[in-house]
Amino acid sequence: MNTLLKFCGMTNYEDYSKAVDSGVDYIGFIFAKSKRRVNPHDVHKWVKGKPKKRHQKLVGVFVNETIETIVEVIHACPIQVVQLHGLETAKYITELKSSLPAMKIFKTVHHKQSGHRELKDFKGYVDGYIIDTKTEDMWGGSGIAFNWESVPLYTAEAMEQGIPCFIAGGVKVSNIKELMNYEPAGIDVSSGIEEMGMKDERKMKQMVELTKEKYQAPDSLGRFGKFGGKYVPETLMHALEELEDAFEAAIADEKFFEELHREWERYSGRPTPLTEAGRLSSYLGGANIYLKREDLNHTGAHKINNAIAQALLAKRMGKNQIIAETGAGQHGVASATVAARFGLTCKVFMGEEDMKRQELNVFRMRLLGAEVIPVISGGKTLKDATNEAIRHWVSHVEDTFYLIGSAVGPHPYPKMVREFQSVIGRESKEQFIKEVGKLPDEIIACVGGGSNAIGMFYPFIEDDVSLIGVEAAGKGVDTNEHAATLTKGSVGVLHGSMSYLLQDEWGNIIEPYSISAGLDYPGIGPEHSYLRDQGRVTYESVTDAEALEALQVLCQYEGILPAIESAHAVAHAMKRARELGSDAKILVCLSGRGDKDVHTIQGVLGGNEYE
Ligand SMILES: O=C(O)c1ccccc1NCC(=O)[C@H](O)[C@H](O)COP(=O)(O)O
Repeated sequence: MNTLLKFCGMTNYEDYSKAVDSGVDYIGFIFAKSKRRVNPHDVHKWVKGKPKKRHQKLVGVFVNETIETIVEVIHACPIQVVQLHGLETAKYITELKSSLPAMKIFKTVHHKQSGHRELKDFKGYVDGYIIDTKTEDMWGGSGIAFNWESVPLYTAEAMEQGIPCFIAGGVKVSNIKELMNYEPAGIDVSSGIEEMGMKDERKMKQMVELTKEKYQAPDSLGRFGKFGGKYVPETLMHALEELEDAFEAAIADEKFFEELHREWERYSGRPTPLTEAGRLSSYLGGANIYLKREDLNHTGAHKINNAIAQALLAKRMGKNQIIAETGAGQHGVASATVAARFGLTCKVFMGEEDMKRQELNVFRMRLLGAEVIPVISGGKTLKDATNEAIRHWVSHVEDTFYLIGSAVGPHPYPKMVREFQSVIGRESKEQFIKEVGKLPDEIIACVGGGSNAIGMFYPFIEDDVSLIGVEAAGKGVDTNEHAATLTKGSVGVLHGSMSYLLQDEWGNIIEPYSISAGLDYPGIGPEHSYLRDQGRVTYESVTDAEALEALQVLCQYEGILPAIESAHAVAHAMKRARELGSDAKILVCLSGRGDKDVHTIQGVLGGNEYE
């Protein structure tokens, strides 16, 4: 589990700059009486000179200050969190919030016997706690530790309130591991990273290393262990390198993210809600199920998250033509949509078989101005559409951006799609902690290529949460008609990367089958293969029949019609809810809505049962 880390008391540009480079989560400046006190105009200059990293937050520390002074400081420098380190009350915080409504507030509580009870006074008023040592003459920064046996009590109360609690006071490189045995959500250090009054780069780095169990895949070659990589014709190597450079530059650029978030919010409707499936959970009589409602995105599925981001990247790279492959039509619709939104031309490659199954989506893409190109090779499904899209890209690489819709393909696509879809997991984490007060016990998502699943799982990868991907078992994994790549496949290369595949002994691809067009892909994103072999994620499979049953149950108990893809995740969640006790919480990624599938469902179930 990752521990949040805050470095406090930066007094000059060099120290602030070292803190930024260390990758620490929070960087603090003291605006109270102290040897570390700084002037907000200096802080403004330092931050302008060296922008913080995207995930970092700047904290201003105040002690019993007037609200007017805090407001003045906040207007003079870019602080995201106000830390109140004195005797401020809930009433004072309410007044402060009315002057600074968007500001996050951390309240320091100085440790004393039963100090954890004091946290209750601030419930609902603050966004985080610091527990620190108070000495006779110092409010903080004393370098003196309190008795850490009380840490679990503070942590439990803060967890209950759904916010982090940082432990401060006398933390050093030599004792931080001891503190971590008490499992604090966060740690705050000032003296412990100092050497002769200056912050020490080596100590900062050591602290970051000691608190972060870093998951660091892919490597610089785009490999997740032995999986991933770039198995492409020479003609595409340059295009992939150019794409990787553009992607890395974009994700380091706050402006790119500002625009992306604006589009996600104002065009697609993010954040999507977290819905407690109360009636479904009571019906099952076990764990509580929560649904992350990606079905409520514009165009009806998670695919738009990535499509918007890649289209913005295409524009940034000056490429005005996008191509895409599609199976269920969701990614094709998302690509056609963003092409219209950003004034790009769009060609969508789609297997003829899928075009029949998803007739309405084909019409919809054309309505949006895209050209839908039927693919008649192979099984005429997603694999063949992807082959054709790659072929087209090879001969139009100069002005064409290939907008891949899942976490598959050569590097950097799996990493890029993960980055853009991780908004699902990030939002879910925040919403879950806020609503439930803790992380879910299990998270379940369906896996075809694996983009909704990796987007949901990635932000939880270092947390103590079970992650379960659900593949399509079609008519059963012991028949020849399934798409259970991880359950039944073997390692090989497809569409530019190494992963598990459905293939025969000579390496020929076996045509997959699933009732859901979005899951019948013979490969899987390389990161899923890696996570399976590492044992970090468990992969299960669900048949067509089980998925259809779950779809009907969700319709009838929650009034939600899921995509057949997402119904696979719901089916497995229903199984697990019955197995787990009523204390357990399951989060399901409801990746898309089922309107596109009504025709297929009607074909299987007949039309009369529900009259
Ligand atoms: O650090 C200060 O000088 C200070 C002065 C007045 C109020 C708060 C102050 N520091 C607050 C912090 O967040 C420190 O990181 C925290 O007290 C831990 O300090 P240390 O024991 O030196 O690690």
